[in-house]
Amino acid sequence: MADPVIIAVPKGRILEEALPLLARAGIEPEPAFADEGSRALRFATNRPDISLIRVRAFDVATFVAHGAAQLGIVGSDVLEEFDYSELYAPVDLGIGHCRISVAEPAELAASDDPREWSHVRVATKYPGLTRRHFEARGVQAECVKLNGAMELAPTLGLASRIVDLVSSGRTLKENGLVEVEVIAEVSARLIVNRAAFKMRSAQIAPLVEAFREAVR
Ligand SMILES: Nc1ncnc2c1ncn2[C@@H]1O[C@H](COP(=O)(O)OP(=O)(O)OP(=O)(O)O)[C@@H](O)[C@H]1O
Ligand SMILES: O=P(O)(O)OC[C@H]1O[C@H](OP(=O)(O)OP(=O)(O)O)[C@H](O)[C@@H]1O
Repeated sequence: MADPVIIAVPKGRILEEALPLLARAGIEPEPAFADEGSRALRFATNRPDISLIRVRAFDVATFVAHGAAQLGIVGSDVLEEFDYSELYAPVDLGIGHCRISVAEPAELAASDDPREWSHVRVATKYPGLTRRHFEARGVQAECVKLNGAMELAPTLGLASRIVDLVSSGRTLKENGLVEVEVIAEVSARLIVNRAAFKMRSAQIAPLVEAFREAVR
């Protein structure tokens, strides 16, 4: 039998929404997959030709770009940050909806006009995307890379602005910040390694189609 197709799925909030989607695509993981307490990282499914790995959101893109996994589920925020040419993102899965935005302290926003910035210092998990966004309108962005809790940066003097994901807006509000600009709407995508798609299309193309049907 051919090697199993490996699908990389992120831990955290997308995992929960991805489970019903996988089921609709005919993929039922072994029970430990949904249990974030489990220390296993690779999981079998009802399909002997498909296994799943559970990794961090940013690492989904890395595993698939390098061909270590053939398919993955990942937020479009991560795809925009890395801009990997090896990845093909054929299906918007309609889960993990949020937006990526610029935010700053409410007091600063009261007298601030983002259109007048020529230089900004930004704390973010997304330095690539942030720099490209500001460069496109002639603003130089100096980024401080953080892996979480960006909302602390303005009050502690690390950077006066942040670029982060916003959904309900509760995290910003509870930290005295307001959204001043939406950079992009975000949702999770099915990603495929381009070379694997070509070389193993008999295995991979029907899977892509199954995900397409699952979101319809
Ligand atoms: N508030 C949100 N609402 C909806 N989707 C979100 C939200 N926050 C994050 N996401 C989506 O979920 C993905 C993973 O986010 P999550 O916050 O679970 O990761 P994390 O726990 O910060 O990642 P890591 O594994 O690096 O610790 C993001 O890349 C994004 O696409
Ligand atoms: O607008 P809201 O609904 O408040 O959602 C936004 C928050 O959600 C995400 O964090 P998450 O809860 O995943 O925590 P983490 O990034 O610190 O792991 C994101 O990084 C924001 O902090």
